[in-house]
Amino acid sequence: MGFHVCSQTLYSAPTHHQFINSISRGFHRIKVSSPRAMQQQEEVHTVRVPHVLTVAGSDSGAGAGIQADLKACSARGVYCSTVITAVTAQNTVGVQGVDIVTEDFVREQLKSVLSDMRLDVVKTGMLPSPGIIKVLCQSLKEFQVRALVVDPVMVSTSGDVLAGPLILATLREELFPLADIVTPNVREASALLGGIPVETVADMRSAAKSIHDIGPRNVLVKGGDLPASSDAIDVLFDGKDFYEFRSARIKTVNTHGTGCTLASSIAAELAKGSSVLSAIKIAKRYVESVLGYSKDIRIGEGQQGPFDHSMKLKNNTPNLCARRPFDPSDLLLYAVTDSRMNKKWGRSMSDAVKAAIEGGATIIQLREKDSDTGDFLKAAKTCVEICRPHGIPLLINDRIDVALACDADGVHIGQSDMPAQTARAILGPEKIIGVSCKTPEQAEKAWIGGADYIGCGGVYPTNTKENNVTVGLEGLRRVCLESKLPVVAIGGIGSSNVKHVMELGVPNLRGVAVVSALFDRESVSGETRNLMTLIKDSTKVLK
Ligand SMILES: Nc1ncnc2c1ncn2[C@@H]1O[C@H](COP(=O)(O)OP(=O)(O)O)[C@@H](O)[C@H]1O
Ligand SMILES: Cc1ncc(COP(=O)(O)O)c(N)n1
Ligand SMILES: [Mg+2]
Repeated sequence: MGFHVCSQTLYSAPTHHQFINSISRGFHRIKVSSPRAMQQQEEVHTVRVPHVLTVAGSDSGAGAGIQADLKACSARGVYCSTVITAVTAQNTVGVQGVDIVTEDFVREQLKSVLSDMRLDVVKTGMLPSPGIIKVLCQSLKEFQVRALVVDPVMVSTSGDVLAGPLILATLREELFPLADIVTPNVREASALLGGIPVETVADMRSAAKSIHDIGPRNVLVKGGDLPASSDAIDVLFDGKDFYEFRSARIKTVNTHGTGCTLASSIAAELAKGSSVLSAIKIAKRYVESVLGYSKDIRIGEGQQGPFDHSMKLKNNTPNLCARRPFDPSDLLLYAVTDSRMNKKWGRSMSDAVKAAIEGGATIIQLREKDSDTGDFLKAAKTCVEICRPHGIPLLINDRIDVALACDADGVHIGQSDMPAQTARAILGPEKIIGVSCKTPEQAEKAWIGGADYIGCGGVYPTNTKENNVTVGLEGLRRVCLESKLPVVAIGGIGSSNVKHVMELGVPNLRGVAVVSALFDRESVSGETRNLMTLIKDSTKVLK
C-alpha cells in the first residue's frame, strides 16, 4: 500500500488525517499523537501473514536457490525469510564457484529468524554439508514449525554438483524423518536410492515408495527431466496412495530454477493452509504458467535460462514500452468511444479510435456495453496497438478484467463499480484509474482510494447516459475547487458549450470528455480537430 500514499503526493500532499487513513488501510502499526488520530489507532489491527523460511544456497544468476524462493513466495503472496547455506557463483552457463557458509553462521542465521519470527513452513534447498544438515535438524527440534518441505538439491540443472554424496546419509537419517514432503527430481531420487535407474513413470512410482520408507510423510518425484516424455509428470506417494500430477511440457530453455520454485510454491501454499495435495496442484500450475509466460525470454548466454516469476518482465520490453506515466494534461481532449454509437454509424471500435487520434484526442476510453467479452477483448487489444505508438493512453470503461487482459493503460470506473481502492489493488501502482464523481465527497473518496483523475458530470444533459443527474457548471466548479485530483468535465459537452466549461477557469479542471459530439457525427477526426481548436482558444483566453 506504500505506493498509494506516494501517488497522491503527485497532486497534493495528503493531510495528516488522510495519511493516517491510507496507512491504516494497509494495517501497518502506527504511532500518532493527535486525538483524531488516536481514535484511528484504536481501529488499527495487525494481520499476521503466511511465512516461509527458506534454508538454501544463493544463486548469483538469481534463477534458482534463495533468489528463486524469494521470488516464488512473493509471487504466491507469502512472506519469505532466508537462511543462506552457501554462496554460489552461478549463471546460465553453469556453476563457477561455491563458498559454503560455516556451520556456526548457519546456526546464527537460524536462531535470528526462528527466535524472532513466527513462521509457518521451513523449505530447504542446497544443504552442502552433513554439519549444516545437523545444525538445521537441531533448530527444527528446538523451534516447532507447521511443516517442513525438503528439496534434496544435489546437482544443478547445468549438471554441476551443489551437494555431493557425502550429505546423503545425514539427509536420509536425520532430515527426511522430520519432513512432511521431499521433492527429488529423477536424478536425485536415483542418488538417494544408491543409483538405481529412475527413467520412467513406473520407476518414479517405485522410487517414491522406497524414499517414503526412509521416513518423510510424502514423496514427490519430479519428472521435469524425464526423458522421452511429452508431458511434465510428477508422482506423489503419501504412504498409501500414488497420485500423478501432469501438465503440458512447455518448450523452453528457461527451466533453471523450476525445482526450487516448485518446492517453495508448495511451502507457500502449505503456509496459507492448503493440504499437501492441493499445495502441489497449485504449485505445479504456477510453475507451468510462469514457464509458459517466460518461454521466449532470453537472459544470459547459457543453455538453461531463468524465468519470470512475476510474469511482468515482458511488459517492459522496448518495443512495447511507449507507455509513459499519466500526466494530467492528457485529459485535455478525452474521447470516449461508445459501442452503440459506433454501431449506429457502422464504425468499428478501432476505426473510431484511429479517427479520434488523427483529430488530436489526448486520451481515449473504450465504452462497450453490448458485445461479448471475447469480442470486446479482441477489439481492445487492437486499440491498444493503435494508441501506444502515438503515446495516447487507452482506458477501458468499467471492465478491469478486460483492461488487464489487453494491457490497457487503465480504467474509468463509476460510483456503482468497485471502489477505486479495490481497483488499485488489482491493477497495481502504474495503471491509470479515473472515477466518475458528482460531489466533492466522492472526489475525496476517489483520491483516498488511489485514483489518478476525476470525471465530473454530467455537466449538461445527455442522451448517452439514462437517468443521469446533471451537476451543471456550478456542480463542476464545486468538485474542481475541492478535488485534490485533476478533473475532466463530462456530459453533453460539444462545440457549442466547450468554451463555457473551459473558461470556468477553476483549478484542477484539465479538459473535457466527449462522446456524442465526436462519435455521433459523420467525421470523427474533423469534429475532434474542431473541438481541439476551440479548447485551445479558450485556454488561451485564460492565459
Ligand atoms: N518444460 C516444462 N514444462 C512444464 N513443467 C515443467 C517443465 N520442466 C519442469 N517442469 C516441472 O517443474 C517442476 C520441477 O521439476 P524438475 O525440473 O524435474 O525439478 P528440478 O529443477 O529439481 O530438476 C516439476 O513440477 C516439473 O514437472
Ligand atoms: C544455489 C542453488 N540451489 C539450487 C539449485 C537447483 O536449481 P534447479 O531448480 O534448476 O534444479 C541451483 N542451481 N543453485
Ligand atoms: Mg529443473
